[in-house]
Amino acid sequence: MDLPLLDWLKKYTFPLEQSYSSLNFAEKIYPIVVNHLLSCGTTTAVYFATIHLEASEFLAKIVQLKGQRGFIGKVNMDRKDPEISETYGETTESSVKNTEKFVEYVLNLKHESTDKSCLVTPIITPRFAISCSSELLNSLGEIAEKYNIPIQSHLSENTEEIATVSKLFPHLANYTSVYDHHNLLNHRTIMAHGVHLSPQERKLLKERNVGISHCPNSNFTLCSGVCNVRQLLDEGIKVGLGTDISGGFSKSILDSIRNASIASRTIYMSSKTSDKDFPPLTLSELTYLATMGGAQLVNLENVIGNFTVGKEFDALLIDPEAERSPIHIVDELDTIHRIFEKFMFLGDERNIKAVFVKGCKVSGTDITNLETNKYDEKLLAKFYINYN
Ligand SMILES: Nc1nc2[nH]cnc2c(=O)[nH]1
Repeated sequence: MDLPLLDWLKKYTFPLEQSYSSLNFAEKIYPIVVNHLLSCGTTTAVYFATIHLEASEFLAKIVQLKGQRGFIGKVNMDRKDPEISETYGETTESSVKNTEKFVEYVLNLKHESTDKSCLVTPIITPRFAISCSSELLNSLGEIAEKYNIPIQSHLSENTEEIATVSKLFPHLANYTSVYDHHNLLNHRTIMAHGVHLSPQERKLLKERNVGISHCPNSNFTLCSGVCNVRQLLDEGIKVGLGTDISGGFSKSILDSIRNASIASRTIYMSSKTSDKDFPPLTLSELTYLATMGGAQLVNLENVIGNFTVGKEFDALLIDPEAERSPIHIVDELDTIHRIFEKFMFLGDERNIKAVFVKGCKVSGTDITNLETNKYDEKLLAKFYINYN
């Protein structure tokens, strides 16, 4: 938590990621990561693995075995810039070759899966423009097109990063154009952050129908800046929420919801006196970002994201009165709406009794003895309608 993005990557992130050259290390850590995410209610996750083929394949396998919906990216980085990293990286040739191998491995997991329950998809993952050569970015665009698969990267997170990108790609208009120039922007692209986008960049993102993963905890922790989500939404850009572990220190989307709320209030306070203000995100909007917003980013808005009849059942069973619950319910005062709000701002894993993905319980405690009629079903239905 002591350094800005580029120094943080060099000092902490790249050395840690290098540990995943050992499959043993990946086998020890990844199952814990996936378990943690499921227990805090992440039914769909988009992962940046590392540059290592075997470890990335292992992550995909674990996500599949544990029943999570997952978009898994083998990270690509062939530019060993002494300012950023002299040791952690790959050659262009091995990056391209291993990416194709990885994509085929993950697609085969789907084909081999007998019960059709494999919910894992490969995602093309150039780390960011700074760590990739033009040749590599071009090849990654071609692979994404060949296999018709999504793309993710980082965009416009920190001002020093933006300046470095413009030095490396002086002939291109801005950071967003670098990805566009290499055919990496389309409706299946997710860009993390987008904190410092210019109006021209936002226009391009909208035209290409790219989604932004808003990771406010990370943006605060690395002092990257505050993303104006209201402005992105007003301009018709898709936004979902991310944790950006470990740029952000929390693994929970509930934390991301809370930090998104604070970020939007920060923007509001500094915009109030100017010509255009940006009102804070409401609870409904925050709920949307954490559910349908995310579903839109991964192009699954017709499959998951809310409880419309016909969609697949990805859901959390919340017990606001669980043992050691951080929420206190006052029967005389707390409507279902207030209980929901308390959960969103105060709740945690102790309240998440069970997690379902495509109708299967993938995490949680025994729910056979639940008091199912504790909350009036009509109230729950009304509540659901209000939030959709
Ligand atoms: N937050 C964050 N930004 C990045 N930009 C390039 N790599 C990273 C990363 O690992 N985390």
